[in-house]
Amino acid sequence: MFQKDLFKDKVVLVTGGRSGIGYAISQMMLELGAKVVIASRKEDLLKQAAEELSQYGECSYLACDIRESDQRTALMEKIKADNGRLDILVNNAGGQFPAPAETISENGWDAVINNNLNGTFHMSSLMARHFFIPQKEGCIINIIANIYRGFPSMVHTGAARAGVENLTKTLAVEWGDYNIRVNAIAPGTIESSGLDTYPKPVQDILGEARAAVPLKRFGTVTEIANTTCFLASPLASYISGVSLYVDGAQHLNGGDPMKLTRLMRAFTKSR
Ligand SMILES: CCCCCCCCC/C=C/C(=O)SCCNC(=O)CCNC(=O)[C@H](O)C(C)(C)COP(=O)(O)OP(=O)(O)OC[C@H]1O[C@@H](n2cnc3c(N)ncnc32)[C@H](O)[C@@H]1OP(=O)(O)O
Ligand SMILES: NC(=O)C1=CN([C@@H]2O[C@H](COP(=O)(O)OP(=O)(O)OC[C@H]3O[C@@H](n4cnc5c(N)ncnc54)[C@H](OP(=O)(O)O)[C@@H]3O)[C@@H](O)[C@H]2O)C=CC1
Repeated sequence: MFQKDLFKDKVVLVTGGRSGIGYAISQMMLELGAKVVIASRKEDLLKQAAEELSQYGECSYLACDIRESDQRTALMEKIKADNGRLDILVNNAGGQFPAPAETISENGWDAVINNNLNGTFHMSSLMARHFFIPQKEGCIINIIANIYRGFPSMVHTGAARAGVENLTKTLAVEWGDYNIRVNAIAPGTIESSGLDTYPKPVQDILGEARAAVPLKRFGTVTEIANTTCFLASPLASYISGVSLYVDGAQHLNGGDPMKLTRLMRAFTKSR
């Protein structure tokens, strides 16, 4: 769909690039000529993904928990040593667990906020200071979620992603001085490896949830990769500070938002 050498010679970091949405983004960027670095916690799976992705282009990896300062720094240093620059950062790593708000422990809250909000900000700040600001050019894309009507059954991630949506706007304004564009993508429910990590109550309502999306289906990882490549490309050269919902209009009408919370309450009691 895109011009074949759209990202020729561009260096791209995709956090969480070993699976699901991040893998699809990495593959598409590689196919369009980019050099891609993927990073996530599970080194074996990361290495395997980098080896597979290498069939599409130059892909390297480093194990990194985005919540850990020393690991983020090691990743920045590797990119500097290997490539001397970074052009595009895709903050895709993230995750959470469904739980009614009243059951979430302090540690559970902190783990999700650290992952999705703090990890995203610190990674962006580090890469901006070392690459984008001195280069006077850069592009950041934050993968968030559909938080339009809150996020019943996942209050922690709703709050974290709302934080990222807002920091996307602030950084787009502040870092406009350095010619850095900052945007977010809010995927609806996407058929990906991520969905397999959810417990039975989620699996039980997936059919109903799919039918409730105005476009009557969930999204695909390719659709999120397409949007990422569009926003990272010169086609979007005047777009900054936006959150683009890629969700088949699910944020406007996606069925009963409390259904999962009620099922999770019953599920938690029954265990
Ligand atoms: C419309 C309908 C469509 C259905 C809905 C579909 C939703 C679609 C939208 C989103 C889809 C996706 O994001 S798909 C991507 C999903 N993929 C993932 O989420 C995978 C990554 N997730 C994670 O790594 C974890 O969830 C995360 C918590 C962030 C990682 O944290 P850690 O490894 O640090 O976690 P731990 O050390 O194990 O635990 C830290 C604390 O969190 C608590 N905790 C961890 N998991 C818990 C759990 N399942 N239930 C309760 N509490 C939990 C622990 O008990 C600890 O608290 P104490 O016990 O008090 O110490
Ligand atoms: N699928 C969906 O419906 C939706 C997904 N999203 C978001 O999109 C992103 C990708 O999700 P998806 O591909 O579906 O799910 P996956 O679970 O397949 O992807 C999550 C990725 O993030 C990595 N990761 C998680 N925590 C960390 C961390 N602390 N440090 C580094 N890497 C981390 C994981 O690798 P590892 O385990 O090796 O660390 C994994 O590669 C996530 O942020 C997700 O929340 C948003 C809305 C909907």
